[in-house]
Amino acid sequence: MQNCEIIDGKLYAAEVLERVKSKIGHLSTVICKTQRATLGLAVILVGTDAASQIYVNNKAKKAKEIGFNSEVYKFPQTATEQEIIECIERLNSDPNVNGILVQLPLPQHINTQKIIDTVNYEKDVDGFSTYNVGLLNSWQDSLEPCTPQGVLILLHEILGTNISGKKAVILGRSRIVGRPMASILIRKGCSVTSLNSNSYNIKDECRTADILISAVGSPSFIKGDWIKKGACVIDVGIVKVNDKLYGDVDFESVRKVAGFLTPVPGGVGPMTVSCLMLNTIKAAYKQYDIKW
Ligand SMILES: Nc1nc(=O)c2c([nH]1)NC[C@@H]1CN(c3ccc(C(=O)N[C@@H](CCC(=O)O)C(=O)O)cc3)C=[N+]21
Repeated sequence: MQNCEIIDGKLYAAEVLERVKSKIGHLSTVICKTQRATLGLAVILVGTDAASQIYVNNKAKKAKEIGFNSEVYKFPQTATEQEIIECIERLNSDPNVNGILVQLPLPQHINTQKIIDTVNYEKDVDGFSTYNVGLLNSWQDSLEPCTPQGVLILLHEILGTNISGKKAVILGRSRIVGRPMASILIRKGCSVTSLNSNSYNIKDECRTADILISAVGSPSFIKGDWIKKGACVIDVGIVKVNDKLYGDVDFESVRKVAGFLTPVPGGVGPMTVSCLMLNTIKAAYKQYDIKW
C-alpha cells in the first residue's frame, strides 16, 4: 500500500507569516517612521455565534503578534444595517486601518452583500466585495479570498506550481470558498467541476478528481471509496461536535487511498489566517503606493 502524506498546514502557514513579517519590516522603514502611521486590521463581529468568536479572536491575536494594530468591533445580534454601515464608513476613511473584515455569517435581517460592498475594495481583505470578485473573475490583480489563496499555496507545495490540466472537483459553492476556489483553479488551467448537495453521482464525480477540495461542513462524509488513488485531498470543512473538530473528510478511510491529505485541525485553517495577514499587508502597500 502506498503512503499518504499528511500536509502540515501550520508549517506552510508559518512560512507565509514570515514573508508577511519581512514585508511589514520593509514598509515600516519606508513609511511609518516618516508619516507616524501604524498598520491596522479591523474586524467586525455581529452577534454571538460561538465559532465566529473563536475565529475572530484568533485573527486579531495573530495580527497583533506580527505587529498590526487589530481592533474587534462587536455588535449585538439586533444591530441594524445602518449601524454597521456607519462603522465601516469610519474605518474606510481611517488611514491607520488598512484592512477591514466583516465576519460571516451575519444575522438574517442584514443584507450581507450590501454590508460587504460598503467596505472600500482596497481594504476588503476578504476579497468578497462585488468589485474584487469582478477583478478576480476577469483575471486582474485583486485582494483574493483568504481560504482559496491558502489552498492554492498548499497545492503548489504539494504538486508544484504547474497544476494546469489537473482535474479538480470542488464540493460547495459558497462565497468564502467554493466559488472563488473554482475561479482561481480555472485561471490556473485546471479542469474544474463544481458540485453541490443537488449534484448527481457525487461519489463518482469525486473519484475522477486529481485534486478534491471539500468545503461543505458535514463531518466525515467523504469516505475512502470516493477517492482516486494518489489524489490530493484538501479538507476545508470544520465543524465542532462535542468539543472535537471534524473536517468533511473521513480521515482514516481516505488516508488509505489519497496521496496527500490536509488534516483538520492543522490544515487549511492556519493557512486562512496567514493569508488574511498577507492580504492586509498587500492592501497597505497598495494604499501607500509602494511596489510589492
Ligand atoms: N468574513 C469571513 N472571513 C473568513 O475567513 C471566515 C468567516 N468570515 N467566517 C468563518 C470562516 C471560518 N474561518 C476559519 C478561520 C480559521 C480557522 C482555523 O484557524 N482553524 C484551526 C483550528 C481552530 C480551532 O481550534 O477552532 C485549524 O484548522 O487548525 C478555521 C476557520 C474563517 N472564516
